[in-house]
Amino acid sequence: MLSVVPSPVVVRAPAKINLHLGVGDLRPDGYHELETVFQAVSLTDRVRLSPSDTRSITVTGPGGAADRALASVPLDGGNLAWKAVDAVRDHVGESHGEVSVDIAKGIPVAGGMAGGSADAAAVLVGLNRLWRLDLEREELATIAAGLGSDVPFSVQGGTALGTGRGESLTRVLSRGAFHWVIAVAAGELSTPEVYRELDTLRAAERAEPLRRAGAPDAVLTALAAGDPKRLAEALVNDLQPAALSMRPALRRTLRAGVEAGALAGIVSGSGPTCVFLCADDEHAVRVAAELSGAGVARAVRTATGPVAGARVVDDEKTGAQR
Ligand SMILES: C[C@](O)(CO)[C@H](O)COP(=O)(O)OP(=O)(O)OC[C@H]1O[C@@H](n2ccc(N)nc2=O)[C@H](O)[C@@H]1O
Ligand SMILES: Nc1ncnc2c1ncn2[C@@H]1O[C@H](COP(=O)(O)OP(=O)(O)OP(=O)(O)O)[C@@H](O)[C@H]1O
Repeated sequence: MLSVVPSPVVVRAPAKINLHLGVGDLRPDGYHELETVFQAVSLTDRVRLSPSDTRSITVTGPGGAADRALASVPLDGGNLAWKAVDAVRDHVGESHGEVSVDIAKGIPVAGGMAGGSADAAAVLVGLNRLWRLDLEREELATIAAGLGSDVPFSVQGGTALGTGRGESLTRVLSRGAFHWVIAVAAGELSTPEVYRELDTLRAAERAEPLRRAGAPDAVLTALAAGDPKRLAEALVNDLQPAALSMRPALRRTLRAGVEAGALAGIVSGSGPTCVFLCADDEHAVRVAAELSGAGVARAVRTATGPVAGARVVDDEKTGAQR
């Protein structure tokens, strides 16, 4: 019998878009009650987990060393991927040794697309394979929820309704593929600060009433029908006024996307990334080209959704013996 040499595991994990983000009141635990519809999209981070004597994290991305957001990502216990290694170890109650975590970022950092959550999800799924843990989906979801509100969805992917603080998921029927243009903004927005800004705006609401998202029925109907035009009309994000208040220039980005011909534009989650829904692939390419020329974003990408959650992609290719 061959000896078992643990080989590196590579996982891809997707970004998310909140198609509907209804934010309720602030709870005593500091979180807001949410009713949100998540869609996983084809912007992904690639996370490689290799057995190692000591823990280390590297982060690379398309912008290289010049990318300030990338340089701001912690490479120690502050990284959500590092916390995810600890969380798995705590859950199984035994040490399986250390790992090197190498993250190739395709998801904008602090952009409102759950980039850190994707990396944490990738670590959960990857260690489950690397350490042969056989953790069930429910166990992974429980560990994920302890790491962050978006992490369970990053594990699950697809399209889902999120309630509670966003961690409690129900799968949603979605037909066909939806086509997006993603406008990556320069700089970051802090998620807790955006939630706080929404509370501040709501406290002053009598002066200027804020629309509340209400129930997600229109989004759910559009998804079930696979109808991008109906989905465009139904997109709503309660955090958008807060993100726009903190970053007024995003209004120009949203306008530019619609002027470029998108069906609709919305701030993604807590921002500052803006996402634009298009009718099909060709339409998305045209809108992306025009939006690039408008000079309102640091980078413009196209993506489709829904896609799968965090998945092992090629541990076979390393050639190690099993
Ligand atoms: C904006 C969204 O991306 C929408 O999906 C999420 O709500 C944010 O999820 P996340 O980044 O995983 O956030 P967490 O790490 O769980 O929480 C960070 C902080 O965001 C705020 N927060 C987050 C989720 C929530 N339902 N209510 C909140 O008020 C809290 O101040 C919390 O301390
Ligand atoms: N693996 C990671 N990748 C990116 N950022 C990380 C990571 N670990 C910790 N961080 C830190 O977390 C903060 C939020 O980054 P992240 O990219 O997760 O934001 P986000 O996409 O806006 O999150 P969300 O949409 O879930 O609110 C940043 O300040 C970043 O430095």
